[in-house]
Amino acid sequence: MDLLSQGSFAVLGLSSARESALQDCVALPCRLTRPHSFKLSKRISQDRFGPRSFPCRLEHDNGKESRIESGPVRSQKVDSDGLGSMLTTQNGTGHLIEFSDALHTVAKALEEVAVKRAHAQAEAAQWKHKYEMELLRSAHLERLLADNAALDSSRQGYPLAMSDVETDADELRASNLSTQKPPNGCLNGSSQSKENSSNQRVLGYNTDPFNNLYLDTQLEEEVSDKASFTLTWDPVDERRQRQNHDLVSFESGNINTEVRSNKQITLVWKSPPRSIFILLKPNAVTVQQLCKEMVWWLREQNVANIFVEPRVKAGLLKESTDFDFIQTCETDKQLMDINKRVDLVITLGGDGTMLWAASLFKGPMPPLVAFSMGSLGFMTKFQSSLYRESLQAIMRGPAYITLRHRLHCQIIRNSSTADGDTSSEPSEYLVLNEVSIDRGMSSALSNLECFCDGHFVTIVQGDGLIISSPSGSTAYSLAAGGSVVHPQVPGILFTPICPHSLSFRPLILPDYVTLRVQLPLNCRGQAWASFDGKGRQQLWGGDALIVRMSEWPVPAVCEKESSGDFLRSVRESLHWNRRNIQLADERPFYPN
Ligand SMILES: NC(=O)c1ccc[n+]([C@@H]2O[C@H](COP(=O)([O-])OP(=O)(O)OC[C@H]3O[C@@H](n4cnc5c(N)ncnc54)[C@H](O)[C@@H]3O)[C@@H](O)[C@H]2O)c1
Ligand SMILES: Nc1ncnc2c1ncn2[C@@H]1O[C@H](COP(=O)(O)OP(=O)(O)OP(=O)(O)O)[C@@H](O)[C@H]1O
Repeated sequence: MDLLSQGSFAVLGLSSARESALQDCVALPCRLTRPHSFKLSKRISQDRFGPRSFPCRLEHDNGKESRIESGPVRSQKVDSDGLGSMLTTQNGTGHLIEFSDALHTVAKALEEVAVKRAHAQAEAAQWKHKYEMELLRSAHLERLLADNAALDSSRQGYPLAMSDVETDADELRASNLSTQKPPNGCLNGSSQSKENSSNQRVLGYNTDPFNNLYLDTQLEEEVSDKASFTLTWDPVDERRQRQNHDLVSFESGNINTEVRSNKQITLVWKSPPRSIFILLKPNAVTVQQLCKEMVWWLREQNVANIFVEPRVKAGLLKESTDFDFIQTCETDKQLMDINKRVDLVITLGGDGTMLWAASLFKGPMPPLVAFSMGSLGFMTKFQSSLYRESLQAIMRGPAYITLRHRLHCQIIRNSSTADGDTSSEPSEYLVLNEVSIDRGMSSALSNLECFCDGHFVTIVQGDGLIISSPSGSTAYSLAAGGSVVHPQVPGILFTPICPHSLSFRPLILPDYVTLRVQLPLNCRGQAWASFDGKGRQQLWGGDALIVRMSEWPVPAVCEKESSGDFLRSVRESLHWNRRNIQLADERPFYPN
């Protein structure tokens, strides 16, 4: 019977004209069947069946129903895909037991079917996803091949008219200058490649036909040697093939959610990444070893520019002068401009190294690949032993991206109360995890006045407060009792640290709000602000900290895809809900 494979039913009518008989017959199967498989509802059906007849109906969730049994002494086979059960009624109480047995069997069968179906559905979804990724990849490659073929033919026989060239140069200039506000559903990488090197053609990527010769000098300085890419949101509503990022529409008087915000974001390179910045956890020999290997391998892959930090370059050069092709950022100015020169960032270390990498990019940040060489590795999902395969796939694209939102934090000093010179300390930070305000060495209760978009929220009296991004929800905020939030959920977490109150629950606020935490002028204790666990600064009475969502997220490349990576980390790194599985019920079935 087809309806058995549908998984969920309600037994609606075990009826009798007599109320007492009805109670009996309803009570018995109710006790013996599994409550999560069946819902029993009392519904008195027609009198005509008499006291010993128990017709019942199995009803689909969708409202269709099917009669299993009717009449006083009859049996009927219920069969579905090899799963079956015999329902038999007899005179006396025996029929009730058999009926309950039968229901129990059906319940078990349904449960098995439901489990198998869920597995099959999950597997099918995975295959569909792989297929779609493959389609995307081959479409992209085809497009690139076609572009290259067109380019070849134009080079060979059809010299470009100057007007064509100028138009293209204008478009290029416009596209470079308009990268800060991308169109809905599609973010463009920050610039076009300046050089047209041979390796681009070897890998089959689109090359810039004009060698960017027509960019003006100023633009040339800004653009330098960057690869370009697009970020697209998978359309959720495939029927409409919408690529936009609108959340809500208002059509013919009805407000409806058009496209959900939590979508997979895909990175597609338009030209291959040519400049890679490798960041290493300090004081780790295995990390340095891997860095050396990786540098040579990247060179073999025709990566033109490899950057490391000055201390790493010094270490490599000490070992061999063969490493003199490696570049570094010697000055603060070069470091400030690093985003303009780097296509991809690689971190070798733990979560702290990823936080460190993010802290170096005080504006837009290129895609980041984090190899796990730390102890916890919540955000570092790539296995270092598989770096060749992983990097090859990422540099070829497409790859899924988690846009990890950062918080912009600004300290506003009350000059009249500042106790010490803070002018040399930065007043603005971009944090990937959180900003925390604690009571430092003071043993007095902290006293923090909090406002959200100018509205008073509360006064934190306790050890302090954590204002966290969704990515930071699994770090300090988690330790303080905050909720675990998927990194793509747009929000700001407001988590107190050891509040001296029974009712101070953590909050999650929308991403568009601006928070202000202020120290009262007459506060007793101290307050210290830390930014991703670093850059501690003391705050005095009247000082304020302003926190809002930054427009510069960290685009972290996913190992599989955003939710899969996150849930694996929650389970494997945090051991979330780890508990021995309860043994299955092995007792024989004894009805009362
Ligand atoms: N009580 C606490 O749990 C506590 C106290 C202070 C700082 N921290 C966290 O440490 C972070 C700094 O990290 P670090 O490596 O530079 O310092 P660290 O070396 O002290 O390591 C802190 C630990 O937190 C883990 N971690 C960092 N970010 C994470 C994230 N987003 N999700 C899950 N785990 C994460 C790291 O893997 C590491 O094991 C801070 O941003 C803060 O969130 C936590
Ligand atoms: N390139 C870097 N320069 C300076 N400090 C760094 C750098 N990379 C990492 N750190 C710092 O080194 C510390 C340890 O790094 P990391 O957290 O990556 O290693 P771990 O503690 O072994 O790994 P995990 O975070 O998985 O436990 C962190 O505090 C981090 O801020």
